Amino acid sequence: MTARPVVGVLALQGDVREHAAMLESAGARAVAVRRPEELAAVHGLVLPGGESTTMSRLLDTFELLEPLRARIAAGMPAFGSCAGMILLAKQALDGRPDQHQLDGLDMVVRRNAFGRQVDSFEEDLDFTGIPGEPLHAVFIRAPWVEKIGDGVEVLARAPDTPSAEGAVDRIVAVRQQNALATAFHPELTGDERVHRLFVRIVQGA
Ligand SMILES: NC(=O)CC[C@H](N)C(=O)O
Repeated sequence: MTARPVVGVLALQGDVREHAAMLESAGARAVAVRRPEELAAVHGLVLPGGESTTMSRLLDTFELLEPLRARIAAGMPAFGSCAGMILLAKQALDGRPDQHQLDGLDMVVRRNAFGRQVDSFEEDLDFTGIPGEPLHAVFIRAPWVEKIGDGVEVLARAPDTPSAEGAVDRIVAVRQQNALATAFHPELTGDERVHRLFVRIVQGA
């Protein structure tokens, strides 16, 4: 693997430019991916935040669904934030019945989960593998992870989220081999540490 890997950003919808800028400052060459040929040329892919149901439909329109599933199944590093996390999951609750799942992470997510309490919020989180200052996390109509399989490592939790059973910690960042996902938007804070972690995953793949 080259020192400066080529990392795509799925550019169908969502906050593509912010991810591309963060990837560039984290040491990758960032390229937009809209076509199967472009997907074939990248070493890893970011699935940005936006609207997962819309992105799911556009994956059909742009004939990217099957090529993307195939590359993820073959171990291509993938990082999904927010809507991208939802797409990467095996299953999404509160999604549309025809919404596609890429099955890159053995987990069940719940769409717009925090939205029942509050649409958007910010929180400082401890993040496994990112030493130093806590990570400032921006949540926008974010999902949380409701269930994970054995192979999935929890990297961060949002503490004290209200629930019927009292305050609970909700899983908001996970990794399974080369697949990374955050319920929040690390591309919006100017802190490159999550993108650096992903670039290291790409370099190691
Ligand atoms: N900021 C986001 O990416 C929000 C995700 C959106 N609520 C969805 O379900 O796709």
